[in-house]
Amino acid sequence: MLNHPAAKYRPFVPVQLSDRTWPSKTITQPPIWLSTDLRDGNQALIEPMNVDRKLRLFHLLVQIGFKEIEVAFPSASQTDFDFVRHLINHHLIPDDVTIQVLTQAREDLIRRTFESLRGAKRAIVHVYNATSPVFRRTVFGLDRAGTIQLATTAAALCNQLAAEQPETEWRFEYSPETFTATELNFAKEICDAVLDIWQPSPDRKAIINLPATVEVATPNVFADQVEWMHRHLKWRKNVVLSVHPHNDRGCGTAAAELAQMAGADRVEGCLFGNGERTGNVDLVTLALNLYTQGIHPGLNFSNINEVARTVEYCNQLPIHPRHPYVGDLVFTAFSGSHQDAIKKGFAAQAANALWEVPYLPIDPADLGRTYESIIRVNSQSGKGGMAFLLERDYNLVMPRRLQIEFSQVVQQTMDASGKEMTAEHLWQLFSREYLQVYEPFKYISHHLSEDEEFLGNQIITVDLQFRHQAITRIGNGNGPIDAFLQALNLNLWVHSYEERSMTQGSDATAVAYIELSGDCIPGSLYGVGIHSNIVTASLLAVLSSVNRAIDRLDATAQKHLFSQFFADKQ
Ligand SMILES: CC(=O)SCCNC(=O)CCNC(=O)[C@H](O)C(C)(C)COP(=O)(O)OP(=O)(O)OC[C@H]1O[C@@H](n2cnc3c(N)ncnc32)[C@H](O)[C@@H]1OP(=O)(O)O
Ligand SMILES: CC(C)C(=O)C(=O)O
Ligand SMILES: [Mg+2]
Repeated sequence: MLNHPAAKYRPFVPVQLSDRTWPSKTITQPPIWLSTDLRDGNQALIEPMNVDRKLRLFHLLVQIGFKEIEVAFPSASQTDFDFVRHLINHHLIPDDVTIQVLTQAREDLIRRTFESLRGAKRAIVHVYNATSPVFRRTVFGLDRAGTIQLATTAAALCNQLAAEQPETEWRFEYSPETFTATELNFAKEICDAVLDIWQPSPDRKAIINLPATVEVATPNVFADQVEWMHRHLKWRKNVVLSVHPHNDRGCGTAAAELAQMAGADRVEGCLFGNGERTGNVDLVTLALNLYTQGIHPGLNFSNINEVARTVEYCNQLPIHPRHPYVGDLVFTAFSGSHQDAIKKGFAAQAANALWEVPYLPIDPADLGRTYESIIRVNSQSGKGGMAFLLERDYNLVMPRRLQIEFSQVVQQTMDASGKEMTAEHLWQLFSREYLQVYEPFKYISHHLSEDEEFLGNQIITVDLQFRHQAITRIGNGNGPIDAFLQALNLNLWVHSYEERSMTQGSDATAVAYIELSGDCIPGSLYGVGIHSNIVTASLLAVLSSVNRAIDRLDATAQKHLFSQFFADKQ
């Protein structure tokens, strides 16, 4: 078994924290958000952003409502340095926004970082070094004491350089990079040592940021690690405890949420989860998850499509169509039972203050998304979906049994084509099936009069074409439909009848649905008529049903029916 790939890996070490409290906590308020799109997101791009693209993204982040934005790694490149200078020189940082920059714990880089911030009103300097055993051994060649020395030297230099630039209101952040792979007691030791140098106070708190630089365990383990730090950090009261999850195991969102339950006050991440490898935690998902719990995230995604298009432009990376909340397909249901439930949910929603539409965790309208794409019809769809589209786009509210009947027609068409059906396609199919059926009987005109012999009865005189040949029939019944059925004399009876108006006002259009049974109709069959005159709509509906029924008969049965039809009237 030694050749098996699994033999190359070690299980992650659980945290000894039997009295953990986070599992019974709930999130009741948003964290402090820090967008690192312009730093961690940027360093993960095939082509890092130029100043123009960075500016566009910065403005977007401000517009969304971020109050802390990591804008650059100024010592990394002239572009990043110039970008920070541009923001400061052109007074582009709103008064309520604090920019943050990242630097390694190296003297030259820290000096250059402070230089980039000259003249800033407020800034957070974020210093990091990796702390896990592999990094200590392999990257730095340092023992624990040496690693602490690296961090504290950098922390002291920050104090000194900040004092030299007193025009800026400074805050400091320290990250034990690779925290999740670091022994907890060592993570605490190095953070405490840095905080001892910074001496944070209640009105000048330091930020301790715990990164899942690489996500190496299940989110509950991360939560345990965060709770352990939350309970053991020496300066906890004067510390903003931040987390910085990455998404290597696909659990970045869960990790960030559990970490907040475990004591984290702040979350660093990127829009739509851009960032190194599988990305940083997705701040949009985190924020909108809060929305669905009745908590305002303090960020504005009321036009999420605009945010998505700008981010795609700046990052030059597409957003997946199934990405939570924003993906093109996430508010779309193709499958029949989902569509049915959504349709019913929408109908019930009107009277409801709380959002309770099945399969839609959030109201798309809250994100500036429309209801148009919610239901789309393909071979996985049922009657609910096509009924929803025809009602939404054509005001056609079908009786339930007609939905079932028509969905079989839709299904056959779809099985043959294998393609999605738009509302327009459905309408064309519906028209062909129910409205444009003029053979063998075509309606031309009718006249109604009262029956003087039988009070309340009506006499109908109806002009038709039978296979293009003009005929006139007269019938007598207790209403126009009954009279018309008598006139046709095909031994038909009405199974169900419904009429509705499709439009309002003086030019209103009515739709009549009639379900007929009879000698020539085994079971029952629908017919539909649309006309501004409701009687005409009903007669059209009768002929629609009759013609559809005749079309289903074989030639012998048709011949028999027609000879009977004409013989009776001879
Ligand atoms: C998890 C994260 O996202 S961390 C942020 C990572 N982001 C980036 O690296 C993007 C920007 N970085 C850069 O442009 C470059 O790395 C620079 C300009 C910062 C530094 O470049 P260079 O000086 O050429 O160093 P390089 O990138 O090769 O870094 C390796 C050196 O830095 C040291 N180093 C790495 N991280 C740190 C740290 N946090 N603190 C102190 N030293 C560090 C390494 O030990 C190594 O030292 P050595 O050359 O003595 O062996
Ligand atoms: C610099 C740190 C915070 C980082 O990006 C990481 O560890 O992922
Ligand atoms: Mg990172």
